[in-house]
Amino acid sequence: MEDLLKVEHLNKRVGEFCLKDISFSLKPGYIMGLLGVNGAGKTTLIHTILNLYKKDGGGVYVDDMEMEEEERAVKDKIGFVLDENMFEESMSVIRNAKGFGKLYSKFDEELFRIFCKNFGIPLNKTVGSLSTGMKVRFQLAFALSHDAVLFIMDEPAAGLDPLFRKELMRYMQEIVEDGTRSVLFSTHITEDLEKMSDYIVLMRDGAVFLSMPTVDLKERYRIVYGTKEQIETLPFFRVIYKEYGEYGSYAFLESTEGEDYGEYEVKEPLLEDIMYCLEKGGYSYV
Ligand SMILES: Nc1ncnc2c1ncn2[C@@H]1O[C@H](COP(=O)(O)OP(=O)(O)OP(=O)(O)O)[C@@H](O)[C@H]1O
Repeated sequence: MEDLLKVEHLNKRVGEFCLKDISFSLKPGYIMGLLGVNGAGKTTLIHTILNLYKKDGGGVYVDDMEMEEEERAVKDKIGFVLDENMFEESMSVIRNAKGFGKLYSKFDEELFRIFCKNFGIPLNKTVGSLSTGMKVRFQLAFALSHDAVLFIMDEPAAGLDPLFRKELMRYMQEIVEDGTRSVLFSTHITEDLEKMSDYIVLMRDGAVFLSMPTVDLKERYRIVYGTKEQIETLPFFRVIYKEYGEYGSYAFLESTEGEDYGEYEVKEPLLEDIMYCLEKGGYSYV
């Protein structure tokens, strides 16, 4: 199966910040989550992939077409939801859709109207007067109305109420269901990634720290509980981070296949635990 999105050795400097040699790929039919603490570079990466920022080096390929070389054809295939509004704030929802729809070869106004009805978006309100969550809904309705195959979303769930957040997750699953389309989305809501993502790209300080299937990432680490004394005597485990508490202590470690943890209580970490412990542990031993 060919990659739908391929990012190769991407470099970009924005002020003092640099994206450093970013590479990863995504096949059709999958959801990829972009994770990283504040300032890790997720938005900068998304903007560079979308050619909103001109890259300094490397390549972005969608369906084997290079973004800068065939920008029009590549953008035709991408539906985006960004935390920054790219539309004309002073114009109504429907005028925006009609206007920006002209940039896409397969924009379907009827379909857009149907999504707006389903999402409760008033067609004649100006985009600037929509609430944060409504702007996300509007962008999603537009993204779904021009036959895109790659959906790129920057923290789409951030301003959504819990009901629509759940609906958004359902839409993401529907998007990838027939195996021809993919979603790349950034979020701080690790619970969503836990449920939804097939792959995780974990960014740190402008670089890709980890890129792997979500199940493998969770398999890679374990949390071992015990008393302080027990945790301190874990010589055979590859401990990345330890935390001692009044009511119990734990160690976060890289697991090895078939490891026997004896009488220790062990659990598979949540993505939230993985992020927290890697961050606190200084990303050592990996
Ligand atoms: N236009 C800009 N000029 C200068 N520095 C910038 C610019 N845009 C972003 N940066 C810097 O680049 C770094 C990465 O920011 P970015 O928004 O990509 O991170 P992020 O992972 O999306 O963070 P968050 O989770 O907070 O949204 C930050 O240190 C930010 O201050």
